[in-house]
Amino acid sequence: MAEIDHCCSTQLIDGDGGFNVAGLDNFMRTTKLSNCGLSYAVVAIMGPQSSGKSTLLNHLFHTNFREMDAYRGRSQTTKGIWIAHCVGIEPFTVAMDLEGTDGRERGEDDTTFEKQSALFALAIADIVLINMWCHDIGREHAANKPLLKTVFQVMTRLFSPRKTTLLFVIRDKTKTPLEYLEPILREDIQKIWNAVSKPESHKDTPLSEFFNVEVTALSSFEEKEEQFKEQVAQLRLCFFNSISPGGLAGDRRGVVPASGFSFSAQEIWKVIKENKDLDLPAHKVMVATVRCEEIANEKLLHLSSDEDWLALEEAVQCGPVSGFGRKLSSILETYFSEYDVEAFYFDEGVRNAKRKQLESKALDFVHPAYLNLLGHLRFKALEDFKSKLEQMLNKGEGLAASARTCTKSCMLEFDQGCADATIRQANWDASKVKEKLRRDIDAHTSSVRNAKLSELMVTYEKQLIRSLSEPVESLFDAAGRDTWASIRKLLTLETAIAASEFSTAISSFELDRSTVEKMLQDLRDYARNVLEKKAREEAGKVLIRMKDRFSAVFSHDNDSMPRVWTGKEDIKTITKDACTASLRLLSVMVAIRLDEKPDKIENILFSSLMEGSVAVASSQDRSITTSDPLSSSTWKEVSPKNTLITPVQCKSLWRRFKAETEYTVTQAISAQEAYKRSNNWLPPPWAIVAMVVLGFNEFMLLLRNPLYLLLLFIAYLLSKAMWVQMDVPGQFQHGTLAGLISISSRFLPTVMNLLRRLSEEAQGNQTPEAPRQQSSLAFESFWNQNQLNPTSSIPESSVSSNISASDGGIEYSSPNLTRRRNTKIQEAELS
Ligand SMILES: Nc1nc2c(ncn2[C@@H]2O[C@H](COP(=O)(O)OP(=O)(O)OP(=O)(O)O)[C@@H](O)[C@H]2O)c(=O)[nH]1
Repeated sequence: MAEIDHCCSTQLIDGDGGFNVAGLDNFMRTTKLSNCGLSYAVVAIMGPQSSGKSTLLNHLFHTNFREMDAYRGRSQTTKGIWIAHCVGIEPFTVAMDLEGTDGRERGEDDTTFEKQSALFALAIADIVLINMWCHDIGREHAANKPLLKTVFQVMTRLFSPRKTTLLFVIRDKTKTPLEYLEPILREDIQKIWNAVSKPESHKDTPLSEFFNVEVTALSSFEEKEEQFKEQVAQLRLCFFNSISPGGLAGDRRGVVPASGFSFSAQEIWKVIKENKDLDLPAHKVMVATVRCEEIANEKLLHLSSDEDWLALEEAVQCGPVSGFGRKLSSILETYFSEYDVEAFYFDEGVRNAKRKQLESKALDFVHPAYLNLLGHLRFKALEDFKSKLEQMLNKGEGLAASARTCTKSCMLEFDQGCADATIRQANWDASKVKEKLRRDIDAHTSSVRNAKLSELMVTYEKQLIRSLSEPVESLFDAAGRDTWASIRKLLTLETAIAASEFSTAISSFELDRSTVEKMLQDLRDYARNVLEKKAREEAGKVLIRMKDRFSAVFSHDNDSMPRVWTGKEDIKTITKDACTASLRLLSVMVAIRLDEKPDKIENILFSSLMEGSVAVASSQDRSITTSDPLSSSTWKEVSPKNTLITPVQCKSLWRRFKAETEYTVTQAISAQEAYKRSNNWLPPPWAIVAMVVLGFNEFMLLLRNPLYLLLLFIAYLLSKAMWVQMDVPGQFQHGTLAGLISISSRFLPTVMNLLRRLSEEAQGNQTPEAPRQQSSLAFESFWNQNQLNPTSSIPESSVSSNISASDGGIEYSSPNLTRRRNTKIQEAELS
């Protein structure tokens, strides 16, 4: 178990070779040796056992190494190796007291520890005091000779000379002056050096290359204590500034910085114990490596718990931090500087390499905070871009120009933020984040642009629907030969208008030519689709349209007046015309003809179906020939895409059309026959012949009697007057029953009116009020007649038809009856 003298000295290595790590660490800590850098010196002393080594060190350095009690006999006092801080000497000096050589305690053959401790002292110490008795100088079998041999032999195992100062302290000096003793001693030393077997590389290397040899002599401590103390005090002065040039250890080499002393000593002892050669340069590098790494790790540890850093890291979690780069640089610089100070004395190569590692690790450690900050900057810049762009767009500025302006300002803002976040110690690259920001800005611009373009597109699509749908419907209503030409014209015109307006509207988007072309093409395609869709929709209503067309042609004359079936009309021709018109409408509706390709659909339809239409009038069906061109499901010249009604569907439609219009034709034929019957008021010829044969006698009687003839004439005149007055043919125009009712209601007023007029004419004394009264009566008669009409079974059209008044033939119609009645009164008054 290693001993620790808490007063002054510490056992570094015990007698069994155990290294007192804790003791050394405690020594380093309490004496603050670690802070000394290279400003420290190690002085070791070796020599025979009980030769006064400890006594000398204690007087020389004011240490407290254990000394032998002279009154108890000469025995081993110091076991192993001890160290102590030399009080009052600058620079910091460590005294190392080694176990004495030649000790009887270990026996003559056990020199292992002796060699190990000698090698350790040479590797660690800058100055080695070699304690020797004065009377041993020049003696062949002096006690110090084996010791020197050992020293010189192990020296070669250190690989390179350290220029250790060997200070020979001659104890118990005699009256012989030192001037005489020293050459003899040096000669002895040289002899020993020459005798020592050396490696090939140092065969001819002089002793001076390895050691500075100094000699001093002291009086006996026991016999001339005062002189001894004085001489020691003088010698003590040599240890002040010992490491400065010219000092005792001014030439020393391969010094390990103080902070690495503990580790270095441990490693050296370990190597020595393992009986390996000591490669001091490599050892120095190794110590530097370990120590620099330790220092760097210590700095990293302190950085991670640095209050300023923790505050900065916390702040950056929440948002951008102004002056981030400056603050972080300062924090890092503190620890890097500390490293530089502490690692300053270690091997430069190692130090720099470890410094780089420290920087790299420290930067890696703080980099997430930097990235976090960049993330905040990017987010902020993007949000600013969005709001600024929206504001500019709300002011009515163009998208492309606005996006450019906003991008520029936001990128500048981001760049400034990045510059503020940059630290001196690193060349961090924000370009990826900047690229991401740029991509985000572009994506947002693109999404806004797409939304705006979609809005515009929808607007113009609606405009196209508005401008195409109703006109196209109207054109299909009046379907004829020019329908598709008109539709094409309409499509071209409206598409051109929409495309032109759309081009103007999107000019502020600054789209490339191909995109604009594509959008315009989309708009054109949309217009075409609208038309095609409308055409399909209208094609679905083709049967209704055909029937309407048929009805329009069939029920109206050339002046578009409703047709009255009087029997003079050629129903067959009219039916054919109506069917032709309907078929033409069908031929228009069967295909989309937006590409102006001629086709023969109309001819096919007419040649295949028109004979069938005539058959409607004649109520005859013709069988379909086997080479029927309408038995196909496609038109020859029309693609399926443009087909609205297939040939087969045409045939089916035509069949339904015929069936559904047949009733109309039949009705017309019936109406015509009824009209003929109602107008044929003469009795049948056989009745006339019978009347002539049977009434011949009465007829002759009438002819012979002029009075009967006169009465007959008067009756004829009255009948004729009544016929004209009551407009008998007109009343029967709407059917027999209606005619009879109308005539019966008008008969009595007409007779009364006629009789009154005749009597007035006979009297010949008309009053001035007479014309007015006549007009009034005539109007009342007319009014009474018209009041009956709305309740009669006469169709609505007849209500609005012209009505001849008895007093002047002025036209009236029931919707404006009241107004016209007033007009009538005024006109009658005027007349
Ligand atoms: N003759 C003589 N004796 C001395 C001198 N200095 C010390 N001594 C005596 O030598 C004895 C041993 O002294 P230490 O200082 O313990 O010797 P040491 O070499 O440290 O002994 P170890 O540590 O056991 O090797 C003591 O009794 C001292 O009084 C000296 O200068 N001359």
